[in-house]
Amino acid sequence: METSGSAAITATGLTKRFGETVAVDGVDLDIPRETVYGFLGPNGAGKTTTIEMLTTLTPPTSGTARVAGVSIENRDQLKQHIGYLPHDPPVYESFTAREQLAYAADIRQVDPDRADERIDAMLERVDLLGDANDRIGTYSQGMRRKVGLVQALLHDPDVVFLDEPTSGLDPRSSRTVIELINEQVETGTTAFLSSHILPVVEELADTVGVLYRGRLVAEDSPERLVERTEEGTGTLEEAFLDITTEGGPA
Ligand SMILES: Nc1ncnc2c1ncn2[C@@H]1O[C@H](COP(=O)(O)OP(=O)(O)OP(=O)(O)O)[C@@H](O)[C@H]1O
Repeated sequence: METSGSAAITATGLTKRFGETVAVDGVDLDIPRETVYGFLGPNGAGKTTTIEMLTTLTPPTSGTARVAGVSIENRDQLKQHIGYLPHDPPVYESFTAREQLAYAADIRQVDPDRADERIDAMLERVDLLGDANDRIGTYSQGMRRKVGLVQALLHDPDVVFLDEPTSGLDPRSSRTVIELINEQVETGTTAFLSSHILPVVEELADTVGVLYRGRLVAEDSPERLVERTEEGTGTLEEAFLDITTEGGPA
């Protein structure tokens, strides 16, 4: 695989406008491989738009980025290296989970000899093996989320983009998903994690970036962001509220 130094994601001046709206405004990123980057921001801050640019789903208005060493202009090459769990996972209602994942494995060119075994192991991990032959149309939101997560990780991507991976999951499933993400990172994947569930971000992220009105206004380890709170002993939530309060510290 083509690589550029040790960075999993680099971006320079990444900007997206929708008419008068500047959704993402000159974002620079330099995210090392095999780390978890927590991407925070209030509703409408530009997180999804940033992820859509980094996953080639929408082109930037200006700026450049490379993911896993591949330019975001090179969609066909890049998509083999990335996984994406969006807000609404792309699944066919009429497929069973097993059919959906076999289809995804085929598209992502997972070795056919390995695919079935990997699908079963991951379904078992997220406690979906018993439901694997039921149609996704009958699944709960949490079950869909888990299928979407397995689909995003199935091909061992170099970089995985996760939008609210634990949203709607029960505590045990949430814990399993956190462990799964940690293990995936230990085996070489970089995770770009967008979530409003701050304890999960605090637990997983090596670095947290806070987007506010399209701009990256803070970037540091969770511990260092917490040190910036009034008493220096707060939570990531307090740090987030300070950073994203109008006129507050940036
Ligand atoms: N296709 C679009 N056309 C016009 N405006 C858009 C489009 N997509 C996003 N926007 C605008 O861009 C801004 C950023 O939206 P985005 O969805 O990236 O935010 P977000 O940080 O992901 O929010 P949330 O936490 O609510 O999911 C918002 O003002 C939104 O209205």
